[in-house]
Amino acid sequence: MWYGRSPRLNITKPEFIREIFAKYEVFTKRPPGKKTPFGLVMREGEDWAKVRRIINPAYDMEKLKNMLPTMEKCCDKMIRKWEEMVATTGSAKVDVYSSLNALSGDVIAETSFGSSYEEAGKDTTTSLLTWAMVLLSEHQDWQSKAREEVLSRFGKDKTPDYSDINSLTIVNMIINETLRFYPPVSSLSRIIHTNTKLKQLTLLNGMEVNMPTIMVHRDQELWGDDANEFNPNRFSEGVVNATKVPGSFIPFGGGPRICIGKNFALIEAKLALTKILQHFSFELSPSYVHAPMCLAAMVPQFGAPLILYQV
Ligand code: HEM
Repeated sequence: MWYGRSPRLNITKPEFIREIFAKYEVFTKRPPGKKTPFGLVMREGEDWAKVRRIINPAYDMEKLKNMLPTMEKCCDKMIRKWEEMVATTGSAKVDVYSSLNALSGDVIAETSFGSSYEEAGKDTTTSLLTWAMVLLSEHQDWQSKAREEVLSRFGKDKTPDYSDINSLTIVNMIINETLRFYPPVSSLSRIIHTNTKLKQLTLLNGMEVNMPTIMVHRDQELWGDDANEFNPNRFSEGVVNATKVPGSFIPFGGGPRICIGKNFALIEAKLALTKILQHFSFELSPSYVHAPMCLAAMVPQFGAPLILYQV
């Protein structure tokens, strides 16, 4: 047994990461600290399995479909607020990070996912939507392509339904590339409680295994020479064909402890982005400072001031 601070090993090879995810009983999460909200995220063993079984049905597709109208209502509230700000002069400077944070909070509260263990869902979805808007501000060509897709399918006023949302291709590619480029959960950590083997490595009781998602997502050996560029095209043939090695795209983790809110988050993100593109074009404000910072999720330290224009 190690004493003091756990020795930490960084693992970035997808084949190792897949094994760690699969052996979730050997590679467990850290035991909850005093201030950790007591929820599914930090539970372990039988206790985790029991709670996950209980809450799994709440996240099935049929239930998510029923939540769509509530998500739409919350998005409309944000869009109306932005429209009021833009109304007088046709444009306005808005810190979209705080607006999107309020939106994600509303959605979780209104869809009754608001218990303490789902707090993680708020910060991560906010992070995804904020970086998507920042990246589309920096890559106006992709912003135009996404808006063309949305307007050609739904015009300016139709609210997309569940199958509409799933049929979007450009928007979907942009969401995936945003999750690759700025993974909201930028690294994952596990503790081992018994000497164990990980392929050819021998790991000792008490060691911490760290999986820096962001490094895996930017690895040129896995993603090609343009790994450090924003290029949604890499997802044009789906996630499986976007990389050379399976398991290189892990924004939601993997194995039995994969994010339970994945589909919930993706629906919310695609719906919100669609509505935003229907109503506004946007660019970075000169006051935007690029400073990604890891709190509960990766967020822009000084917010995301963008200039919004009416479409
Ligand atoms: C873009 C949005 C999101 C991202 C990137 C994300 C990412 C993740 C990741 C990486 C994990 C696994 C952590 C680990 O293995 O250590 C996780 C777990 C989890 N997520 Fe998410 N998440 C998102 C949205 C949500 C939402 C919307 C909810 C709830 C409504 C949610 C609830 C949870 C819960 C409860 C767990 C723990 C699951 C378990 O341990 O069995 N997440 N999430």
